[in-house]
Amino acid sequence: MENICKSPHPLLKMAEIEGRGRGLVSTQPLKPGQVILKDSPLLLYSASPLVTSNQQHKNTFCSNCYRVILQSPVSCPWCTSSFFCTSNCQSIALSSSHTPWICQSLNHLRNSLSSHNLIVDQQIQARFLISAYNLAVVSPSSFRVLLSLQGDPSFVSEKDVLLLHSLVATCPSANLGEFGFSKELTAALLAKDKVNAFGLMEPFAPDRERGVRAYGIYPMASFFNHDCLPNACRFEYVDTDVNNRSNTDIIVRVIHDVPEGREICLSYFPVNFKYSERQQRLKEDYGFTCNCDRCVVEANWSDQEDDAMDKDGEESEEEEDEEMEEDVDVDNEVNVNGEMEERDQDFPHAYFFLRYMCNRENCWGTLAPLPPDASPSTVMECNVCGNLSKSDELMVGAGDH
Ligand SMILES: C[S@@+](CC[C@H](N)C(=O)[O-])C[C@H]1O[C@@H](n2cnc3c(N)ncnc32)[C@H](O)[C@@H]1O
Repeated sequence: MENICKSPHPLLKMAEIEGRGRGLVSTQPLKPGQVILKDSPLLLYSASPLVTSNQQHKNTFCSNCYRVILQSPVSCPWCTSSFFCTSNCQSIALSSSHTPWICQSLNHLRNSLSSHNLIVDQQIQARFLISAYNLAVVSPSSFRVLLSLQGDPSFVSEKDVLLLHSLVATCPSANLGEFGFSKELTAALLAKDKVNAFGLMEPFAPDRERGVRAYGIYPMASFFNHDCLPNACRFEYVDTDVNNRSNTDIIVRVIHDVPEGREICLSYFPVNFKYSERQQRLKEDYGFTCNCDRCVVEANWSDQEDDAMDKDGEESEEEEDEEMEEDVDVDNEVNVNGEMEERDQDFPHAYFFLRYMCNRENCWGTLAPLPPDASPSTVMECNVCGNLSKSDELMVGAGDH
């Protein structure tokens, strides 16, 4: 790891990592649960299609902070599609994320969509483009940061670029400032969105699939590379008022002890995905083949072994019985800091699943200890369902099922 670029946060430094581009590396030893980053979005856009038959869905969230609106909404002065939770949110949005140009453009797209036949994903990409071109005008410095993020235009389908660019070109003309409006810029923006956007998820509910409420581009979190056994995970607190933090901020905490100089990685999707699904997702959505420790082990598994670890992260009973013995060994090899010793590397995920994967039904979140005080917390928090559990209770529970 060389070529340190700049420090995005005191606990992290950016480094060029062989085969991965830029990444974030710890500047000092990190404690389990330690907060290493709080990041606010450069740009946010709704994950709802432009045209939806579900009127309720359309009106439920504030178009500025994406909180669910519980009281009478404050309307947009110009359109009937955007609402705000307070007049303060309305006032912020009218000069940033819901300017007159955005409002007119989204209305124009809604009215012309029938002639373009866009699928839902393309409608959401159109929303992104409108927000990104607006950012170029309202905050050129933020737009420059967006342009500095990774994203190879050749990774986006030429057909999508042409379709979306021609669609945005029909929007009311805008003062696009120093960056202009071109097919090349549209392709570059779509590429940045593809590999850097984080989904701001709906709060967990056990009885329904968890949807994406909005997408955000986060200037610092965009530098975390992926690992299928991550050493950090991201928390969002959508619709909660914990410490008055912004509804759309993301917080990254380390899962276990991390020594100085170690790369910090997130998993770009739930850790229970099996090998073939992970590789396919990473290739198609992010353009790389993962060679992390877990993938190196699982690449040698037979199809049956891979299938045995099904999408739910649950193993067949037979497999589970065999592994209970191995789990005991693995557990014995964990050092006092909760780190795995070298010997575990041939089966690293068994320990990870036991200790750091939520065992609540249909959750599959990752657990990290609460932020440490003088010493590490023994309370683990799930980054999907928010469940809090004592770490030793969790070990018993996970081993039991
Ligand atoms: C969100 S960006 C991460 C930061 C990026 N490396 C950079 O230089 O700005 C995602 C991109 O990083 C690269 N990447 C992330 N994790 C990787 C990994 N484990 N192996 C190889 N490339 C990776 C891929 O190009 C991916 O599309």
